[in-house]
Amino acid sequence: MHNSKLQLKELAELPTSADSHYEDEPSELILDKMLDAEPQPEMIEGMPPSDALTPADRYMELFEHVQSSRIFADSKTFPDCSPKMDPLDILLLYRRTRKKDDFDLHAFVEKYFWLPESRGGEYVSNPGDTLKEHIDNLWPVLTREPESHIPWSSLLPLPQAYIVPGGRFGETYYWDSYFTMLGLAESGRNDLLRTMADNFAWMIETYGHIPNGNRTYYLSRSQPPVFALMVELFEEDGIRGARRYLEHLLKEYEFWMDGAESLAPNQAYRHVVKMPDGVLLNRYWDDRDTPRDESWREDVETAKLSSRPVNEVYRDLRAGAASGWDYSSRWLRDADRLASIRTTQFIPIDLNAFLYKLESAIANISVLKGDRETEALFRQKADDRRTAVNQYMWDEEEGCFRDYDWHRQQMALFSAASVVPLYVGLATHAQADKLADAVRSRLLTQGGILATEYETDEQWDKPNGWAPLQWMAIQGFKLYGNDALGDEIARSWLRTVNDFYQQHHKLIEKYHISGDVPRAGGGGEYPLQDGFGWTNGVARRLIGLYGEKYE
Ligand SMILES: OC[C@H]1O[C@H](O[C@H]2O[C@H](CO)[C@@H](O)[C@H](O)[C@H]2O)[C@H](O)[C@@H](O)[C@@H]1O
Repeated sequence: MHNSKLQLKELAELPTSADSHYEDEPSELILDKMLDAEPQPEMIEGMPPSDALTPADRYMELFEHVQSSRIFADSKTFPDCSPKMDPLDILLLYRRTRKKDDFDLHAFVEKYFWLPESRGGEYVSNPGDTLKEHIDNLWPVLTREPESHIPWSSLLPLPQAYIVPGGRFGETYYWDSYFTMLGLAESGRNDLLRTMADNFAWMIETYGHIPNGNRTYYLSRSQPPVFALMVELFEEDGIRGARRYLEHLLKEYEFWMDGAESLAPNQAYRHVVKMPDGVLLNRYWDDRDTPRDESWREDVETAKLSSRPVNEVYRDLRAGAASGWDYSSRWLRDADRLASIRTTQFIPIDLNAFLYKLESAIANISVLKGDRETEALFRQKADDRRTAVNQYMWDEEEGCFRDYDWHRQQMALFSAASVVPLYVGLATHAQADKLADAVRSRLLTQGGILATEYETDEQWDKPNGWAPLQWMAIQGFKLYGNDALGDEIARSWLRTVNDFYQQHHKLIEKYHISGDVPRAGGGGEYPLQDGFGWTNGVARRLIGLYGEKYE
């Protein structure tokens, strides 16, 4: 890791090209500063450490100029570019030259940055391959080995090999990885299961949590906490070794519960909300409240459509990205208006179910290690959370779990996230039976289960179906003895993925599953992506369980 010659605060104070003395030649003062500045300590109060600066932090008005000029169709392209020299020097060069009549922003960027490689995009599938062969052949294409880090790039180097989703997503993603690992295990790639889990453990040690992905601009948030499920997968798939991750699970738990001890009822801090009766539940959060680097233009435009303070809108957009459901009517006050987003005011059913799993896993592994005290403590935490989930998020009348809107003190929308309590074993059999009726009548289609029953322009809504939701529904219902529904979802989803594969010779990020024939999913803020890590992972696992005809 490196130190910028000048730190962020100092950089903000440098003159811009609007200062006339700096228009034509660099001031001696600045050059002296650049040359003489000693490496600074990693952290200035209130500032991120220099190696965690995001592209927006580093390039300041150059970043905003590039993002607002739309020189790249995808807002994620520029944040993923690597600088060819010290970012501070690039910024100074920009300030010197941008007012010149012949200044060409695109040419400037191409001169001083390497554009992100599109690795894997050139892969041509063999139309004769079965679905299973296609997925097995893709693992090497989607694998990234640890390699030397380009200085100042937004990519955070990881110590071991990992799988990326594909397309514009050329880095590891936290919750995607769990669903990808299901397929890797089925393909006999236990080596990757181990290296990926070790990478996440390393991130917990290094950053104190698992970031959304291994980019500096993802460090301020996490994603659905599924590390405990990864660890459990080790045991189920015979790799063993869950015990060695206990400290990491405990540290991840601290991240999610930070600040809980000092909250009064009806207060929230970061990820924790203390309910009126004093019980603790969790919400999604991001420590920053600026536009996301990778969706800067989109966020600025969304905030303009809201009458709320822009930093509140940015925070809620970022928290929505942390949820993995970016975006969905789940987080919106008006189901079809993204500007009405209120993610931080919702207590999500899936997040609390995943944290129940984390608490239970810590208790279970503590027993293995003979630590009865920790076991009892975390068993109690899991029990308390289950009681709170039932109190605030179980809708007896409609027979389903729902998010809870803690500002309005009422239940929110029903969605496929409702199956997560089954997947982690939090629900009762009676609840599972009722939920089966709700899922059958409100979410099930011929192609699998919909994300929600509300048709919007967002990607985590009807008409889209997503692989992780299918998997958790299939296994969740089967865990409660409802093989009929689990099998039906599994076969429907496999048919969706295979029919699309037979026609287009690829797997994709999400599918339109409302009609008779599966189509490419749509909606949201970026074009549909091919690849695709978790779709491959879930399909490969299901082929092992159901799919002789796809082998
Ligand atoms: O660039 C916009 C957003 O893209 C990511 O979200 C989507 O892709 C992820 C990778 O497959 C997936 O984990 C997530 O569920 C998708 O909605 C990213 O995670 C966001 O942080 C980012 O802002």
